[in-house]
Amino acid sequence: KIKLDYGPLYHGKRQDPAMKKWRENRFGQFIHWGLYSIPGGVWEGKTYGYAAEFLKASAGISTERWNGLKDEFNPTEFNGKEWASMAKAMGAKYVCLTTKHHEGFCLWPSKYTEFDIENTPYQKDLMKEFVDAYSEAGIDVYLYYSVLDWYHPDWRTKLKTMDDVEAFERFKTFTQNQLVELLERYPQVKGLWFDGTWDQCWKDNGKFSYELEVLLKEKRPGLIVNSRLRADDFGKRHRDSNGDLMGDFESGYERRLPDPRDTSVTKNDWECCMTIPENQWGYHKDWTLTHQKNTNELLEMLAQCSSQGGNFLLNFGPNGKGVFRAEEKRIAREIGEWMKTNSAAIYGSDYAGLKKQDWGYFTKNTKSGEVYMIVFNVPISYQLRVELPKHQTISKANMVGIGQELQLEKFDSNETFVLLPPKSYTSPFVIRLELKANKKSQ
Ligand SMILES: C[C@@H]1N[C@@H](c2nc3ccccc3[nH]2)[C@H](O)[C@@H]1O
Repeated sequence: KIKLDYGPLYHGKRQDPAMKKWRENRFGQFIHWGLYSIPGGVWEGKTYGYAAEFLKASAGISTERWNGLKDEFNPTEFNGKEWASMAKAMGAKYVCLTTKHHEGFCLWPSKYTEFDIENTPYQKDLMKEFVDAYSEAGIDVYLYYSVLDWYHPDWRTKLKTMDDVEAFERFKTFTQNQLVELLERYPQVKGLWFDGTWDQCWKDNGKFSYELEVLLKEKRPGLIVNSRLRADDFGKRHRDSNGDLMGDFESGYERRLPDPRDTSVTKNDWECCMTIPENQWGYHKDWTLTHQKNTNELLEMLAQCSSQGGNFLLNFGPNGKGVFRAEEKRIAREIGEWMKTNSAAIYGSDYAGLKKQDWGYFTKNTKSGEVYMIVFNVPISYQLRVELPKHQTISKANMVGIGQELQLEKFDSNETFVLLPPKSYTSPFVIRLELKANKKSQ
């Protein structure tokens, strides 16, 4: 092992109540909302297909012109309670809102910058309304914060000169001040989701990122931070120079999932953040430009994450007025419909320790010990293979919802077929397994 002064604060999975709740949540709503939500990927009549939150770069817009968008930010249709009830109906147990994205615009009234909501036509404390509404709906609130800041004069991608080093020292102080300010302003917040920490400037500041994690966790005991906050002594990110995870959960899965058969990911807590279009985090006016994931596609990702002991954070991008698009409202409703019947297989679930099969995913409820099969691909044979450890056998299999008991065919001491009634299955479904000790194996 390489000796590190600025590696992880601890090893293994946190078992405190705050982290256990994070783990039980399993399904969250990501919300990207900022100045980029106003133009929505269209500038001077031209549509830019790249991610809408990068429009400044993709359309070559001057900093002055872009920053002028703050004078148009007036989300008069924003209603925190409506947003929270849509998330509640979808079945999201936590939410993560962008407080400041790479553009540097702050959704909260910050003492440390003029580039914030206070200097827009919108005069209410939007973030307080947001945090209060979601908290009252019983949804845990997390805040996204981009270290990368295109607006701030002291931001440096890499530190080449002494001027750069001095500027970045000021930038580090600014960053720390803003983060402490967020925790003080919004005491309900459960955690911070860091982004924009891939540049050399941050890799050269592993010590600072370590001390920042310590400081923030002292300010807010139980605080949860993602792996993107940290760099170690040698500039390694997410995992230190010994391969150990830094931060409380691995958050490198951005618009991608691990291989469904990869059991190594179960060693740490982790989360996949996902867009509904191929690559749009902020609101984009034209979703027809790329593939839009449908509800069953998204449910399969949620099921896969749970089956491998990870969380699924699904992104929504409201427009500049604070309104979600019709496709997002429909998908939220459809996911919520499915969760009404099947959420027992998701909430409080974890890796079941069973061999992945082609028909779908196993999950295990950590409290009840019940094992679930979440089926997406019904085989032509209508036989769902289950391979159990020698000492276990299935005593019962029931469809969740309708409750129907399914026939079992045990044709090998550790293999069983769960037999599906031969009919058409047009929606993913869940089977609850009851397992018992296998006497024969004595
Ligand atoms: C969680 C996601 N991370 C941001 C992001 N910035 C990037 C810069 C370069 C390559 C990929 C990126 N993803 C996206 O804008 C979104 O906020």
